[in-house]
Amino acid sequence: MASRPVQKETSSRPHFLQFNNLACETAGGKVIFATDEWFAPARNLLKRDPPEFIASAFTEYGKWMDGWETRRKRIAGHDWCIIQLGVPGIIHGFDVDTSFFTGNYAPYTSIQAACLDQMPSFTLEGDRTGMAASPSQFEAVAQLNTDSWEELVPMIKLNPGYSESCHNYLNVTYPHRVTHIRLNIYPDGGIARLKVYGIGKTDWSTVSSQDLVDLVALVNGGVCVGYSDAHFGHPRNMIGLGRADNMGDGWETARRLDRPKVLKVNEKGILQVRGCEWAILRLGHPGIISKIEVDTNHFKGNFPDSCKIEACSLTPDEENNFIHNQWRSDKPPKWRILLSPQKLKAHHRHLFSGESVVQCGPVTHVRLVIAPDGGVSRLRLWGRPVSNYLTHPQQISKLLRQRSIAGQIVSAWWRKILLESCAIKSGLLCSYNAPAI
Ligand SMILES: NC(=O)NC(NC(N)=O)C(=O)[O-]
Repeated sequence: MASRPVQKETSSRPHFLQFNNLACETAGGKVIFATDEWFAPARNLLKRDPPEFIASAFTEYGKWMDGWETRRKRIAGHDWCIIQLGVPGIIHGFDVDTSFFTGNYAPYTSIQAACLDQMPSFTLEGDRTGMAASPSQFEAVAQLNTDSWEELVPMIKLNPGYSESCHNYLNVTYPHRVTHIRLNIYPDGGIARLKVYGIGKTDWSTVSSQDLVDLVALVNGGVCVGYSDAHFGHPRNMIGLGRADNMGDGWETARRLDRPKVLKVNEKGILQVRGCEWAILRLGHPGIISKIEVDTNHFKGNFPDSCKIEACSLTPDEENNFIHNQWRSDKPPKWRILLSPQKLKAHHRHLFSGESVVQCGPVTHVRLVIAPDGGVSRLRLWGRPVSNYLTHPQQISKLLRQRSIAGQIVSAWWRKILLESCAIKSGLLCSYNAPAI
C-alpha cells in the first residue's frame, strides 16, 4: 500500500469545503459493505442532515447513535466499510465528523480509494443495526482486493465528538478519478458523518456535440467557486441531482438588512432594491448555453423577486486569482448577460430558451444574481460542450501557430470548428483541467 502525505487541516474552514460532497446520500452515495453495524448502521455516514443526539433514545442493541458505530471488538482486526461515491470524481479533502461520539468514538482512521471500472453489484439495504458482515459478504468484497487500494489518508488519530473538535478535516492531493472509498477505523468505535469533498469527473469524449447537456450539473463536474451569502443553504445545492427534496436542498440567503423599510415596485412589477446576492459556478466543461432552468421549488414565502445570469470565460489562472481575491479585485471578470433580469414566482420551475437566452458564445463560468435575497433550489444550464481553446483567444492563436507543427490533425480540427460554429465533440484538444482552488 503506497502511503501519501496528508495534511490535517488546522484552519477552522479549509478551502476544500466549498466543493461538492461526492458521497452524500442525495448525490447517490451508498455503503456497499461494512464489517459491523452493531450500534448504528454505516449508511448514516452519508446523511445530508447534521448529526443529532437524543439522550433518551435506545435500541435493543444499545444507545441509539446518529452515525456508524461498531461494537467493542473482542476479536482480531479492525472495522471498515466501503462507500460507493454517488458522483465519481477528483477528491480534494475529507471531513471525518465524530459529533456526539465521545466515550465511543473511533480513535484512529485511514482512508483508501479506488477507481473501479466495473461497479460491484452488491450493496447493503435496510436497517442493519445489530448486524455484522456475513461470510458471503466478506467473500464478495474480497474480490475488490481492497488491501491494495491507494491510501489517501494514512492512519491518523481522530478527535472525539465534542462540538469544538468534532470535525477532523483532512486535505488530500490525488489527481485521479475515484469511484469508491474504504474507510478504516482502528480498532472500532463510531463516526457520525464522512464527507468526501471533490469535483465530479465526466468522460466528455462520450458526449455527442448534438446533445444538450446540463453543463453545470454536479454529475458533470460543475462546482460553486464563490458566493455572497449562504446563510441557510449553500449554492452548490442548486446543481444537485433531480429536483430538491425540500428548502434545505437549495441555495438560501439571509434576508438582506439593507432593504428599504417600506418596499416599492416599479412599473414592470420589479422590486426597487439596490442590494442583491450572487453565486458563481464553474461549468464542468466550457460550452455554449442555450437553455436555462431556474427552479424555486419549495421557496414559497422566500423566493427571490427576480434573477439574472451572467457568463464569462476564464482560464484556470484567472479563476485562481479571482477566488484568491474573493471575486472583489479591481479588474472583475468581463461578465456578459446570458439571461436578462426576470421576475420569479414562488415554488416554480422557470424555463428560458430561444431568444430569452442571450448568445454569449463559449463560456466557462456563470454568475446567478438574485434580488434582493431568497432561495433557489436548482439551476440547470443546458448547452453544447466546446473546446476550451475556443473560450480563450490567446489559446486559439497558439493553436494557429502550432498548425504547421501538428499538421493534418489540427488543420482538420480547426476547419471543423470554424465550419460548425463552435459546437464540437470534445476530445483531442479540449480537456479543461482546472486546478484545485
Ligand atoms: N453508552 C454507549 O454509548 N455505549 C456503547 N455504545 C452504544 N451506542 O451503546 C459503547 O460503549 O460502545
